[in-house]
Amino acid sequence: MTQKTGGLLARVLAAFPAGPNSYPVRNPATGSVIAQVANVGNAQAVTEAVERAALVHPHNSADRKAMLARWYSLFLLHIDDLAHIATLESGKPLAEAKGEVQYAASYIKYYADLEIAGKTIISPHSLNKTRLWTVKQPVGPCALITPWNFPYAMAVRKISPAIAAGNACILKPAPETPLSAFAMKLLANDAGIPDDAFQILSADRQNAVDVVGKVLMADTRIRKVSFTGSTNAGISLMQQAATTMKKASMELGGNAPLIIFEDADLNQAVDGCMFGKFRNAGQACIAVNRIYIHSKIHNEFVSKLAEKIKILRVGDGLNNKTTVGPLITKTSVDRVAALVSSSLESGAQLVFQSSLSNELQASGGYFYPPTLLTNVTDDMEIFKTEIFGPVAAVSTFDTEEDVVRRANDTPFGLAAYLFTNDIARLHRVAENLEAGMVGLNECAISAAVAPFGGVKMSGIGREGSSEGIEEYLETKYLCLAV
Ligand SMILES: NC(=O)c1ccc[n+]([C@@H]2O[C@H](COP(=O)([O-])OP(=O)(O)OC[C@H]3O[C@@H](n4cnc5c(N)ncnc54)[C@H](O)[C@@H]3O)[C@@H](O)[C@H]2O)c1
Ligand SMILES: O=C[C@H](O)CS(=O)(=O)O
Repeated sequence: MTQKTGGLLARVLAAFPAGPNSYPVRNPATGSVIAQVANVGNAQAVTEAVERAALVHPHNSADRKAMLARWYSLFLLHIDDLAHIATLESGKPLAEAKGEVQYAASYIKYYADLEIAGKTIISPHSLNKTRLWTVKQPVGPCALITPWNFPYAMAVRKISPAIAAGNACILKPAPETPLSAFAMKLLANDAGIPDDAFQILSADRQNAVDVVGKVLMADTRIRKVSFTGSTNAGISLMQQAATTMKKASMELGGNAPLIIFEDADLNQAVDGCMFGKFRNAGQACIAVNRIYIHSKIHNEFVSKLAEKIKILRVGDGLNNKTTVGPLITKTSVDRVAALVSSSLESGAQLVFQSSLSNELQASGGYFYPPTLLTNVTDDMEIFKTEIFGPVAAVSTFDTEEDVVRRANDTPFGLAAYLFTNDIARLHRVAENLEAGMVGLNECAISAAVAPFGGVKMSGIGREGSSEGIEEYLETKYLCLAV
């Protein structure tokens, strides 16, 4: 066991030296380099990791549960250090980083406790002198590829079911947030999870694609790929994984509509919108992207929303007054700024935009001010793409039929949200929305016990809940003559 507070980052830097080939990890709140980390750039290193993973003994289920239970305890014991590391490299406010550590830990606990079992099957007449049943077996070594927006939670909701199911895994964390991954691995090893059962290959953007991704996808010993990130990257990984017929889970981009009907509790809807839109500065795959508000309540909603946006505090996530941190990169800031500019040029109205202090402007950080746009139309780019930034974009509607059609008029189908007090409408619209998850009078929907995932171009498979472990298991059918 390591000590309770302090020193985890120092341990990480000592345990994972950059070596001769390295790349810099930056603090998005200042643009300055936090650390140099290993940049895996040769195929041999990836193949060696696969060899080690392929030789890992799965242990028995009770041992795996005990390791996960210890990892869970260590996560919570080190919550302050883990949160600090995530804030340093992802920019999110410390309070949100702590929330993420708790959320990530809840997946470890869930999968430590989950029982894995096959089933017995009643023999049909055609096989009447038999006994039939299934057993669940580990799928085999897993390649896990994760984004920077929730560096712990997105990784842990893959690693913990993979290990609970008896697999070894190789994590390729986002180039922007490898330190969180290394910190998790240190604690996993402290908890008894063998070094080779959870390996990490860190790489810059280019090597991630050209070396790590390519070699992992081409290796027949890797039997499973689980990816969270953009839809384009997911398509490329699916195509590569097909050549070695890997089992694949893809948690991809979204374009979540938030529909607020005229009978909704407006204060509840505004609070839901604030959480769904501004959590992690809008950088969540289930972030509210298109706000559809009934025209009768538009003005009241917009003025209430503007009041809440005005009190957001933009800043360095390490400052405990900050509620909106920086975006992950300068490229992200430029992308969000371009979306807002093109919306305004096409007729959207700027209702409110926070101003960034001189200090923040001079900080070198990647800040974008919280912004509220109205008069947004479906043909604008901002409604067609993931904003991934702190911009609330509002449109109006008049009929249920029209708004459901518009909400579904996207290639994506991850999350959707609706607010209404009409119970029949609530059921009807929830069933008609093309999404893997629907929040009803609620925008905080993520939990380890719930199956997370999308339809259409938002992906394949589910994470969390009992569905989540099936992604890491094979079902073997047994037929015994009696
Ligand atoms: N669904 C999500 O949670 C999520 C997360 C991050 C980004 N995004 C979306 O993607 C946009 C771009 O962000 P990004 O560039 O960080 O996302 P990305 O999809 O390019 O990268 C996410 C992760 O996948 C890795 N990756 C990408 N292509 C790969 C390949 N061919 N082989 C191996 N690894 C590969 C990256 O190194 C990173 O670890 C964002 O603006 C946002 O719209 C969505
Ligand atoms: O970005 C992906 C998910 O939205 C993160 S969470 O599971 O909702 O926290």
